[in-house]
Amino acid sequence: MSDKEIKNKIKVFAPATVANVSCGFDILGFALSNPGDEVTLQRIPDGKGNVNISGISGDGGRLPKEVDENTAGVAVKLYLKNTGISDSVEISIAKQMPLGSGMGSSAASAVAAVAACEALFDAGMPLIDQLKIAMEGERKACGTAHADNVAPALYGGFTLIRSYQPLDVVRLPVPEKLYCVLINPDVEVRTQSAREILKQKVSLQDAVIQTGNVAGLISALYSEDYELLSRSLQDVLVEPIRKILIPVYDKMKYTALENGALGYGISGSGPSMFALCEGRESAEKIVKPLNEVLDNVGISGKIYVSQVNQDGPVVKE
Ligand SMILES: Nc1ncnc2c1ncn2[C@@H]1O[C@H](COP(=O)(O)OP(=O)(O)OP(=O)(O)O)[C@@H](O)[C@H]1O
Ligand SMILES: N[C@@H](CCO)C(=O)O
Repeated sequence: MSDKEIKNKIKVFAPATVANVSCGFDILGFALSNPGDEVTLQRIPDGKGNVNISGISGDGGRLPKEVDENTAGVAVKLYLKNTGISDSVEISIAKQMPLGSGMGSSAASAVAAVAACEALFDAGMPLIDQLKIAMEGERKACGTAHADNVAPALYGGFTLIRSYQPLDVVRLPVPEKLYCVLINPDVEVRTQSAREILKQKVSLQDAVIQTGNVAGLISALYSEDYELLSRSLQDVLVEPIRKILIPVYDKMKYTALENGALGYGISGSGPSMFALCEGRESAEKIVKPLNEVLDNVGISGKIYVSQVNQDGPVVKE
């Protein structure tokens, strides 16, 4: 018998994430310290391998309780299938962020679920295989198995998806003084719709600008060069199209940069936006002016100030 304590119930937190990070569409992302989702799993050793969602809170009744429709359900089912575990599992989800927010809401549930499975069953599944499972949750939520939310939520920190086929994830360093301000206006944008409006072809000239910025951003993370980071936070491919879905985007961006942010962009597929700043003081300085811009147009919203979360999912109890 293993000397590890066998648990029958476990609760795991997985963080919200900022995907794309301006120039890195579908390849870059980082995790936030808060908010995040909590998923609790109860193991039932009946040899039936059934998966059931017994409760969801914080979603206003909007999330599917059907296992095959919910990213957490998809992840648990696939984990049991891939490991050959025959216990049944009851899932309960505490949503702590809005849906369709661009904060990696669907990814946080999938990652919390797969990490909770691994903590509960201890099958020794490599992170890359856990990631593939969480990506199937994303496929269910928005039609594509993009990994730039699930990878940072699972690995923690800043991640690069170097390749999708084969899947190749690189953890990037996080400069010590890097802070994120995440602005979540009370507007909903579904990832699937925000992907459908994108152009499928880009010009060579834009590709050159974008790859230069990605390379600059990655170099800046390694060298902790905040000025290079600032120059590199530019997106010529996606932001010009998607910003029309976000009220007062240009004004918000102008205000953040005027008040000292290093860069400003759309978080994931929006409507959330993020600013990166050097130091907590600089991050806190932009909160009030950004709130004023939202107030002036009568849009409510929430603003979070957070360091990059290096931990990934955390077992709560
Ligand atoms: N556990 C879950 N949490 C959140 N959304 C889920 C979950 N399970 C299924 N979904 C579905 O996923 C869709 C929301 O995913 P979507 O990718 O649009 O939002 P998001 O994850 O907040 O955005 P983004 O990926 O841009 O950060 C909704 O249709 C929702 O019903
Ligand atoms: N890279 C994805 C992230 C979605 O959160 C997109 O921009 O569609």
